[in-house]
Amino acid sequence: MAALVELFHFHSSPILQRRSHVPAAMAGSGEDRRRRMPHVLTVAGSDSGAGAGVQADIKACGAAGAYCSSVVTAVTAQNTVSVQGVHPLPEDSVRDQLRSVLSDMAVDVVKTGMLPSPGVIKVLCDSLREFPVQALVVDPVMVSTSGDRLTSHSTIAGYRNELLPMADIVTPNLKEASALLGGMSLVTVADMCTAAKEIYKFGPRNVLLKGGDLPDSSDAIDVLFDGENCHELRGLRIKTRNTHGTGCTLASSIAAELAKGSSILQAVQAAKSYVESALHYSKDLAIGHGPQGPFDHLFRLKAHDLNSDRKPSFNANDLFLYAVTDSGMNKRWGRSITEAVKACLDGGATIIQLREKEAETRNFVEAATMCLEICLSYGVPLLINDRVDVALACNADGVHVGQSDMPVSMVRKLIGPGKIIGVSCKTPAHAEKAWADGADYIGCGGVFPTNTKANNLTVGLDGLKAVCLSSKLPVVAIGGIGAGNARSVMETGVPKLKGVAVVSALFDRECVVTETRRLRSILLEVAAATK
Ligand SMILES: Cc1ncc(COP(=O)(O)OP(=O)(O)O)c(N)n1
Ligand SMILES: Cc1ncsc1CCOP(=O)(O)O
Ligand SMILES: [Mg+2]
Repeated sequence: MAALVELFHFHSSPILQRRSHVPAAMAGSGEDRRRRMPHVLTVAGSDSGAGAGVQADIKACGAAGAYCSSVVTAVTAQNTVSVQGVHPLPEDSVRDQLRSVLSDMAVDVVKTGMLPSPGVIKVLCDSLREFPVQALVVDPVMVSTSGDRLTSHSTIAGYRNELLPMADIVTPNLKEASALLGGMSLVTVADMCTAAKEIYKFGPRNVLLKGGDLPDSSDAIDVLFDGENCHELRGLRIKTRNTHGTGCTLASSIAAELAKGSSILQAVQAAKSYVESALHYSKDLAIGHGPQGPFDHLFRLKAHDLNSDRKPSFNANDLFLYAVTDSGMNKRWGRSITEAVKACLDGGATIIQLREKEAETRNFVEAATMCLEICLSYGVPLLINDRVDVALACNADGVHVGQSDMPVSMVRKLIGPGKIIGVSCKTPAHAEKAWADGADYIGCGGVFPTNTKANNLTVGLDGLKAVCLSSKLPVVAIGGIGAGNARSVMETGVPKLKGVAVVSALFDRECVVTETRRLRSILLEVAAATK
């Protein structure tokens, strides 16, 4: 699986070695205790349409919680149709701007976009030698997303010989990679890995080759070569015309995450999931009449607005021991749903989900109403799997939905702001979207193989960790978890992981109370040891 990668692998650059890294927001000396913000400086061209270039960089960094200063290298006249003009600024002006910012403002990470001449590249490299920063992110802008060439051939040599050796990460798309490699043809993921390795030889510590334009692929596949491994990073291909500025945005978002203290891989994953969400939210946006529109970098402000009137009644610690019922198992062991629910409550379950795939609606509503009474008397929330109608009918505490069930935003509209919504997530992109849509928690799995849910992809402990590290919502792990392996799940110690959700290890057993108690005591032991 693409995510089977080492999470904390970060080859530091010579620039980085010259300045020790304290996450900017935490830095503060005895003399100056003012709050610092992670700071990215973008060195790029201005886009009059504001979908790409400096304008996109500032918005992307702002969305990631970083400050973004700007050195403008060129002024372009462009819109959603094409680039109508490029007016490079004099090298002296670029030098002056760089000096102004770098000499005063404690920049953490420099991100480059359009560098219109070898002279500007030289000015930048000299400035970086004079004012070292923690990391350099190079987006080798050579061709705009609309296909217009933005820089001369002679500049490519400047990238290869001067800038790339100083870069911590370079983020070419297929055309740019091909241009850097003298026209190499790139049509498969294997070609991309070969190209990334070749570009690595120019000196950058990491190469992220973006495969968005790869033919015949339903996924958006990027490859990250870190000098040792070529990681395939898969994302969703969002169908939209509003993709102008995705390259600038991705690179700026990576820079912002690095400025916040992330490793390269964490930064790339967070940036990819941010871009994916932004594209998704902006897919119907109508700005301009051309074939390629911009997207809304600040969509989270709206997502937040939509959910800001909510007073969630949900306590994330309730996810500690999450019991999920199964009608087939209850039938096999001759129990009613209510008996099963009462038994796991007696054993110490902290939240219950009724997952009754075969129940008829009338029976389901009736059973859910009785279970709700029981759960109320234990002070434990009761959620309904999939069935928003059943949750509404019995006034349950919430609903759990998966990626192919009703969308979270719709569920929220139906069940209102005070109810709990859980959503199944397998990737950081799912987790980002769950948060933006107004979910309360994430169920991540199957962590281990299970017979309880057919055709369910296993994400493993690595997949669980990746989701937890990127998630803003609390997470419960699910899938193949029981007394034998719950410890290994909770000992991952990842932030946001609040507990385990279990079906067969509780309900496909003779005594539900005993099994729930056994699991609970294991979870309590891990919690006590990691306090
Ligand atoms: C806590 C929790 N996490 C994940 C799931 C799976 O939900 P979904 O992907 O919708 O699959 P089904 O359960 O509907 O088969 C869950 N139920 N609970
Ligand atoms: C519902 C669900 N979602 C992901 S795995 C899974 C099944 C979990 O069941 P079990 O705990 O028996 O493995
Ligand atoms: Mg479902």
